[in-house]
Amino acid sequence: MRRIEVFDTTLRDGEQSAGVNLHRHEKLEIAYQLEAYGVDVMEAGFPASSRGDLESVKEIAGHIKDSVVAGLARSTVADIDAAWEALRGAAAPRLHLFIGTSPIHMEYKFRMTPEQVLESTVAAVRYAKQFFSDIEWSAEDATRSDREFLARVIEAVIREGATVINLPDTVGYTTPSEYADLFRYVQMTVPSIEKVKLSAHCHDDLGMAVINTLSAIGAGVHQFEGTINGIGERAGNVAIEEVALALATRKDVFAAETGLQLAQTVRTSRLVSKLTGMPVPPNKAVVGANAFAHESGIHQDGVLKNKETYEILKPEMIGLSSNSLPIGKHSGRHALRVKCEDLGIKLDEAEFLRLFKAVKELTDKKKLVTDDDIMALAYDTVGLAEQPHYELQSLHVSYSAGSISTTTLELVKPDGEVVREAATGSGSVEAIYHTIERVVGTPLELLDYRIQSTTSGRDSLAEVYVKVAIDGKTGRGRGVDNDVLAASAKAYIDAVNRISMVTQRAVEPVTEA
Ligand SMILES: CC(=O)SCCNC(=O)CCNC(=O)[C@H](O)C(C)(C)COP(=O)(O)OP(=O)(O)OC[C@H]1O[C@@H](n2cnc3c(N)ncnc32)[C@H](O)[C@@H]1OP(=O)(O)O
Ligand SMILES: CC(C)C(=O)C(=O)O
Repeated sequence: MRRIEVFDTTLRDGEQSAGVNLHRHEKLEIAYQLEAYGVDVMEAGFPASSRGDLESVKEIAGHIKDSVVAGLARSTVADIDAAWEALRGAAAPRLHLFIGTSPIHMEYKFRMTPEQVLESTVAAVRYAKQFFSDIEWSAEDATRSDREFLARVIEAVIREGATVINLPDTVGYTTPSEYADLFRYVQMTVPSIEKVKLSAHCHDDLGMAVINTLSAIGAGVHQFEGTINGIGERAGNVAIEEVALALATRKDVFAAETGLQLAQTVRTSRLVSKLTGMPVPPNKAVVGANAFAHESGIHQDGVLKNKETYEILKPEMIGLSSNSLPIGKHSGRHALRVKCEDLGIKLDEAEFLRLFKAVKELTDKKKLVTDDDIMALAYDTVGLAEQPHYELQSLHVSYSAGSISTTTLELVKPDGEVVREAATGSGSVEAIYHTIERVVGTPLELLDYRIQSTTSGRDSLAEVYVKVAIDGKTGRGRGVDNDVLAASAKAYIDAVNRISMVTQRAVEPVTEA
């Protein structure tokens, strides 16, 4: 079995998904879970893009011990300096340096000749090598680049000390055979290729990210890059869990395996989904809610007789087995602490006590609190207190069929002032959102609204996900409550808080390009 390294870029390319803005504490939470999942490398961010991202990468670099921590940089001195500032404290830092090598990128984006691109990226690797021993070099848009030129640049950057060569399918354009052929071409024509590891990085614009990645693995790459749940720029990156389970299930075909703790798959997927506000489609491979649901009679009959008639994956393999410790009205702190450990939820003492209070309140309304309820509450109660934010204090909604709805609410503003406001709407949610808009004092546009229950049953918690735009900036928000309207209000406020956070970050650039 060949061991394939997993390079996770959920916190960088994944965060480039439209409308996803993670708080710093959420990024650290995901980083811990990625470490537990066993990723070999995690790309923690793009330090030069903002002071906030630099600080977040620095924080992750300071805490993660078992995975290499990488930071992205353009081929500029300022970007490399920012990456070094962020990563110098990491146990195993990696610089991820990139430059576009396709004719369209060089001519229109950089307005540079191929020779100028070659010179500037060689100079960047040379400069970076003073600080970083581990340098991954990426040829952005490699799959639309001229192969001879690509081979020349690769040889040049290896001579300067690059340790990993990544050939991304940046726009999701390539096909399985073409991508494998590109790696074979590079293996055959670049004299120093034996000195480095090769890496694949696929996007899903044409739905071919998984098959292209597997094809690259078949062609001998040492590492593949992807994100949890396949989130990422445009149609997303390859979903790590899909590639990992394909390798684990079809060892006979691929003869390759990852070092991932596959039993952490579901937990990692749920955490990323909750914190990014990007729901996993029910029919998604491996982690979708329906992935193990057999609906039709003939299938059910087969599964009852022998699961293998219709199941090629075992639920336990990806961590779907149900945990036996029930949490209810009479559970105490010890049981909840053990449950948090089981679920991989890391909280400081104050956060844990807030969660305990929220769980107790829920048990007044619900007999048995499920693992999903606890995860939803945990990620709703942690972290926000760190930075100034809007917070819902009270909510009153008046509704009668055939008439307009009215909302009165109290919001704590980021400066601590408590504001009471009222407004109407054609429905209750609209009335709530009009009221919040009045407090925030700027037009808010609701782009998407989705609601789901954490479990089945009338006493399930409601989880609301929204996408909101303020002044052309979009952000996602999540709200959890056992009342749908309160969850709706919380989700809207969460989106406002996230957009304000990004706006603050954007005015503090780290470097000039
Ligand atoms: C394929 C990928 O996913 S690459 C990663 C993409 N991720 C992101 O862009 C997210 C973070 N980005 C940002 O926050 C901003 O774009 C910043 C802070 C990095 C730069 O912002 P700005 O200085 O305003 O520049 P802007 O984004 O408008 O343009 C990018 C500039 O970088 C240059 N650039 C792009 N890639 C590279 C590279 N690899 N090496 C050197 N320069 C590059 C572009 O040519 C352009 O330069 P120009 O201003 O001289 O024309
Ligand atoms: C920076 C590179 C690796 C990238 O994200 C891409 O080309 O898609």
